[in-house]
Amino acid sequence: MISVSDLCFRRQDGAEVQTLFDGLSFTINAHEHLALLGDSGSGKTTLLHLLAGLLSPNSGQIEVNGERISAYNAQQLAHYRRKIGLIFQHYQLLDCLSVKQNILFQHQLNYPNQVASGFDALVEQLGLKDKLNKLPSQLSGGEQQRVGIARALLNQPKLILADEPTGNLDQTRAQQVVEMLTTLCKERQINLVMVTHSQRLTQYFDSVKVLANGQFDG
Ligand SMILES: Nc1ncnc2c1ncn2[C@@H]1O[C@H](COP(=O)(O)OP(=O)(O)OP(=O)(O)O)[C@@H](O)[C@H]1O
Repeated sequence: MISVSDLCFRRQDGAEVQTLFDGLSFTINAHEHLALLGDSGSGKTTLLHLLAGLLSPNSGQIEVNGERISAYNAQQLAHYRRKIGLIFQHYQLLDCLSVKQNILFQHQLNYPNQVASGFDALVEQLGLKDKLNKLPSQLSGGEQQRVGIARALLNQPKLILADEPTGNLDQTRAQQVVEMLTTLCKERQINLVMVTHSQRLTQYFDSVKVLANGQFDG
């Protein structure tokens, strides 16, 4: 469960101060899947980064699964970030590593002495079994994003934050990827927050919020 109350966040760009959120409050229930929409520049990525502990609010509280991350110091935030899954529009795979190495990379960094349980089942479910020795450049966009999903899920997170994961895919591929992502997250009871510009993709989500002027519409 995610609970955000009275969130204020400003960006300082030189002498200019931009207020993105000024008293934003909302909750996302346990296991809920939320699609986050809004015009370009409305602050969707910024909000994901606040939930990921990559940015800190100026004031207000952010609580994720009982952890009040808005009060965390840098070390606590680094530890928190290990427990969430991040999925990006541009995949952010390492080109010099194979698909298998890419999927395992983050897990091995986080937990060097632990075997990554569930690897075989995950690659099977994501249809990546026969791609494991390929390089990312040898895969289609949809396949690369499935590698990104596998990498995020391998850490067994309770929360996945996905920033326009289908922004580079055609409509058919986008629907396939989101269907896979939402199915896997439901099976594993993972909270999912996904930024998208596509109204069509919201059908796969429990709820939809539209960000405008630092607040949710409606
Ligand atoms: N690193 C940064 N430094 C200064 N301003 C930034 C930075 N990142 C984002 N911004 C500004 O913050 C505002 C919100 O940006 P954000 O990326 O959160 O919007 P968004 O809704 O995700 O947009 P898009 O749909 O285009 O990706 C924008 O006005 C943007 O220019």
